[in-house]
Amino acid sequence: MNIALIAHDEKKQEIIHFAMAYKHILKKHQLFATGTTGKKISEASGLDVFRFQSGPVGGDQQIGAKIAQNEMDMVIFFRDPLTAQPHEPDVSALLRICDVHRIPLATNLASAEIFIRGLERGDFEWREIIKEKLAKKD
Ligand SMILES: O=C(CO)COP(=O)(O)O
Repeated sequence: MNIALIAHDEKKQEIIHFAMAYKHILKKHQLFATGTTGKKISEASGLDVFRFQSGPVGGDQQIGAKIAQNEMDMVIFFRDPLTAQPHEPDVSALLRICDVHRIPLATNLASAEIFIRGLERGDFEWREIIKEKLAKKD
């Protein structure tokens, strides 16, 4: 599964701890992230993470494009709801495109924990079926 990991600055420590705690599960998947989040996660955990641009300069949009192309299976985005973001339109667009394509989206630690356990149990395997179906349509 292709999984996007993103965190606003105030949530970076939280996503690092999350990635380290669930490294044994995450390492079985292809990980993607916005620039700074990806750098910090891979430095702290040793996980292999493909890094897009930093969020404020286009990383959120790059991840959104992967979703539009049906190439992202899950988004874990630890948002900071208490700080204004200069790229708020990009953040909203990313959340919206997840809903458009019914991509599982966790926006805080509590829901991300449920996602990761579901991932381990195979609860998201339906994504593979959908991907195959859409690939055949093309
Ligand atoms: O701003 C972000 C998401 O909106 C995250 O970007 P960085 O991971 O580059 O800090």
